[in-house]
Formats: sequence, structure tokens, C-alpha cells
Amino acid sequence: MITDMENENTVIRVRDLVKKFGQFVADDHLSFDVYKGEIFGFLGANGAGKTTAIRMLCGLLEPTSGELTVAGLDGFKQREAIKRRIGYMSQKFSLYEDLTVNENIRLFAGIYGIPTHIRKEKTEELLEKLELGSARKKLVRDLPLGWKQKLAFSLAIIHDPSIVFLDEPSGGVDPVTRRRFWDLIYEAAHEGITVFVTTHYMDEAEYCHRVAIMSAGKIVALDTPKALKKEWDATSMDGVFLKLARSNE
Ligand SMILES: Nc1ncnc2c1ncn2[C@@H]1O[C@H](COP(=O)(O)OP(=O)(O)OP(=O)(O)O)[C@@H](O)[C@H]1O
Repeated sequence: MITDMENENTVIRVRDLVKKFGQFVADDHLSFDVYKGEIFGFLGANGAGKTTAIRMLCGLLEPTSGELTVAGLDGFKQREAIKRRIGYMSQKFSLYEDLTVNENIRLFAGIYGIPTHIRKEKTEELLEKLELGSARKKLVRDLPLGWKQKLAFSLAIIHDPSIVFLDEPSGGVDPVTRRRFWDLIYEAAHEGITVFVTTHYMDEAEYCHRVAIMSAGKIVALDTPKALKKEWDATSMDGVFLKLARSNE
């Protein structure tokens, strides 16, 4: 019999994952799989438990109980190895505002252990791809938000990780800028990088291959946006979210 563990396309495997802070249960028996090259969205209102979950998946936070495998590594015992294997971008973009674009690229290439002899080539490649060549000497703090976002994402995957985790990556940017940012996400997924993204934005939810919707620490729905819309008789993910919220009141 083929088990989930033997499915070589499973890059994240979560079973009955729990995180408690004292007596408070932030994540309550989460179970799901994420597959190679998939864009998997985690949706939910403030405080639903998304950030806590993503921090466990990244090896940043030790789970209380359950099972967790990320890129073939154990989420309890191999957290340091997980951190090295993945890419991570948070709401705050993780860029150094007082350094130039070039300096940020060099810094991240160093942190992620890109060999010195290919750093220059990688830097040029990245500047060209992002059309940031003319801004290479600009301080990051002087860049428009959308550019910072694209740069932060590209730096989160500069070491070619198998998975990249994005924690509310488009906070504060408008829908058109978000759409452009998502072109980069699609490109990464197309190249085989698995993308795990948390978001409040329903337009972003529509862009995911599958989404899990969280409420009060639990996953209350998990499917493709298309299937969820059909199930909840809604024309948008906004509609699904509202109907789900009402049904859980
Ligand atoms: N270190 C902590 N100690 C105690 N409680 C915590 C801790 N971290 C998170 N929580 C609580 O766990 C719950 C889930 O928080 P979490 O940040 O995971 O939610 P979220 O869905 O990411 O929300 P947001 O979108 O606001 O970040 C919240 O009630 C929060 O107050």
C-alpha cells in the first residue's frame, strides 16, 4: 500500500499538529499535505492561528504535539536543518532598509551560503529579472513598496529552496501591485518551488492552487478555490469566507 510518507510529491506533511501557549490552544489538531510545486494558501481572520502554524512549519517554533515533516525533515527534531532548507519572507519583508539594493543582495547571498564565485552572476541575474538594475545603488528604504516586496521574495529564494514560506507578504500594497507580485510566485512554483502563503486578501486566495481556511485554531475548509466556491455557492472567495464565518458562529 502506498502511504502518504511514500508519496514523493508530498513536501509538507502535517498530522494532528497542536500548539498550545499555556492552556490556550493556538493551533488545534491541524492535518494536511502540501505537494511539490503547489501554491498553498492559509487564510483566516486575525488571531486564527496562521502565523503560529507557519512558524512551526519553518522550524521557528516547537510544536506541542502531533506529526510534522517538512522537506523530508522532522519538525520536532530537525528544526535547524529545516530553517536552512527553506525560504521565508514575512510581512516586514526582512530587507535591510539602510543598505542599498546591491548590498542587500550580497548580504542575503552570504547568509544563505551562495558560493562566492557565483554571487556576482546571481546578483546580475536577479537585478535583470526584477528590472532593478538602475536602482542597484539606491537605499532599500527609498524603493516603492511593490519593488521591496519583489526584492524580498527573490532574496527569500536566492538559495533555491524546495519550499518558500510567505507570511502575509503583501501587507499594504494595492491589488495591481499584488497581481504583479503573484507573477513572481507563479514563476517560482512553475520551477518546482512549493509556495506556502498566509494571507488576509481574498484576491490572493483566488490565485492559490488550494487553500485552507482557519478559524479559532482549526482548519474549517480545505480545497481548491473553485471547489470551495461551488460547495458554498459563492462567486468569490470573499463569499466563501463570509458564508463559512456565518456557519461557524
Ligand atoms: N507567544 C505567544 N504566547 C501566547 N499567545 C500567543 C503567542 N503567539 C500567538 N499567540 C496567540 O495565538 C493566537 C493565534 O495567533 P496567530 O498570530 O497565530 O494568529 P494569526 O492567524 O496569524 O493572526 P494575525 O493575522 O493577526 O497574525 C492569538 O490569539 C495569539 O494571541
